[in-house]
Amino acid sequence: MEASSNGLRITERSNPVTQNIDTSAPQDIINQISQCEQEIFQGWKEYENIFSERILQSLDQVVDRATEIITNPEKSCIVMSGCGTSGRLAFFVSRDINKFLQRELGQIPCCDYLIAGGDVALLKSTEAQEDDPILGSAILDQLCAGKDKVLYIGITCGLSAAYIAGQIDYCLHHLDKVFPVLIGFNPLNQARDHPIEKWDQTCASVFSKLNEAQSVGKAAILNPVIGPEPITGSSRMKGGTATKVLLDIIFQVSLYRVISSKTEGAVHNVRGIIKVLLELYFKVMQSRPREWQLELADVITAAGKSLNNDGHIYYLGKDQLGMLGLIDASECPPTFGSDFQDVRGFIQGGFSVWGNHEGDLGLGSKHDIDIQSFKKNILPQLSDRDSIILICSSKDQGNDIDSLCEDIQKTSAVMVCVEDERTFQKSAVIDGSNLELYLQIPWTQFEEPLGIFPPQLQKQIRKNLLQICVKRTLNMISTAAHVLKGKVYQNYMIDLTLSNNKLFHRGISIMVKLLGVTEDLATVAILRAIYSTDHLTEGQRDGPISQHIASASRTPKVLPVTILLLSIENCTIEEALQTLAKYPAIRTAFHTLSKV
Ligand SMILES: O=P(O)(O)OC[C@@]1(O)O[C@H](CO)[C@@H](O)[C@@H]1O
Repeated sequence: MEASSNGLRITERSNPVTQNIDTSAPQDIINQISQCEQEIFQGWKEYENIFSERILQSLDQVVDRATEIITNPEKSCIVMSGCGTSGRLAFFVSRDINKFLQRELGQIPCCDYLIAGGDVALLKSTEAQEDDPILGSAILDQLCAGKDKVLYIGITCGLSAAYIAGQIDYCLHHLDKVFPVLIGFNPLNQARDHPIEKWDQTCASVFSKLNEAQSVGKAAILNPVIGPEPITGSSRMKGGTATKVLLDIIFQVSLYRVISSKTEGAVHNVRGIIKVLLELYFKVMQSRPREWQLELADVITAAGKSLNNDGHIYYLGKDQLGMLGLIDASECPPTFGSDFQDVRGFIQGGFSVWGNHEGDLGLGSKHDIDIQSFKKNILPQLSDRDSIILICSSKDQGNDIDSLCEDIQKTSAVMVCVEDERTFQKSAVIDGSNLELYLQIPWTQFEEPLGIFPPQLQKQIRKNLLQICVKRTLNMISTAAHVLKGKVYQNYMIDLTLSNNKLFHRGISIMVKLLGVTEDLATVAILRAIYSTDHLTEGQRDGPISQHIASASRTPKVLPVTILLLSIENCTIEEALQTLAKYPAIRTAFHTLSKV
């Protein structure tokens, strides 16, 4: 099933637009990433895109099911599930919709989330759990107990997570009460077909059965093709944004139907409404005011400097917007091999306002997420090597973050403010050498289509659009800062952590692509780097991938070491490590050595 022109699934391919992102200036990085993002709506090549008839039909169907459950929430639920960023967005959206239901409609919350690895994965990447379909299925079974009706939405951008395949398999055995939906961004014939340890099925085989269920109206597959990611395989970027667009629209239209049925009667043109919203999101994603670009380029320069000088990027925010900072930070260690402390997020109220299943995760001050913890443990040590990004809404005046501004300004850290409207001025931010970034959305341009929605929904749609803008801005900042640190070669992540089956294989294909070696040679070199040895034992060479992953997750710089092993003749592990100590940025090490 896993067929494609160059052997790689679209979500794992390199995007031609960003091929030189590693040598580009901040302004160009912004332009290239923005250009790639347009493919979320424009589509990619001849494949089905987000406006294609089948995708719109599937959206119609999911909206029907969601409306039904929101209208009759007793003994029913909508569960969104995913791994890594996909799971974090499932949590993010379910929390947001539950709040809306309680606040605006006085209804009981009916949305829930699942994330591979449990709540700790909301904060820290724990990708190995993505490989476990049996665990995925068992957890969904627990969640469905006692429910009469469930709308299950499984998200796997690459159609590649075994955890989601296990849950879809569970749904296929319980179609009497569960309506399964799959969200992903590859054509179905590119679903991952690698063997899954201790299971007799693959993602491809399960999703193909789901397709059969879809053909008789018992399931839906939402898989518009959105093209390769700006940083190859980094599905937190376009994949994450497209996931949020689809989930937002499903809920916006369902809520519109629920609210209208109480006031004006049934909504007839559901398809038309879906299209209006898609167009609106497209317009917002296209909007890149010149001022925003220039300011963002300055912020990226500052954030890149911080990372290059062993400083940090800290996101401080409140509520949903603040949570986007946490989500962005969480993906940096696996994507760029960075330390958890390099990019961190904090929110007002910390775990007490998070609303996650497990509450305070008790991970200690090194992983705390409360702004108070930032104040106590980080503020006293801030230096000019750090960048602080405040994520504020214009409504946020008078909060913890506001009062922190003055304190931060007394330090030499760079402070940036990401805001939705230029309605108030923060002199504390503007004074001195501090940078200031306003994320301003030109609302007036988008007001017209919003007029058809009831007021409380208009507010929600605006909030959702702002979230999308903040997400893409933060993704650009952290990605570009790591690019400036030399963590990307062409548009490949060359220091990613090989912490699950998909990423292990991604590591091999990056080596094949970059160095022109065979898959076998690449695999042996990767294993040598993983086990830190020049002579692999039989157990190491032939062990299961889960064993390699467990070791890789504990070993830093596996891919940089592999690159050196493959580029220098007879290079030993010791020599590779010494070279890396001399040239910490692998891009420099690689360039230097390839000239030798
Ligand atoms: O199952 P998906 O959504 O395809 O991929 C999920 C994942 O493996 O990929 C992302 C980064 O590449 C991470 O957020 C996450 O760990």
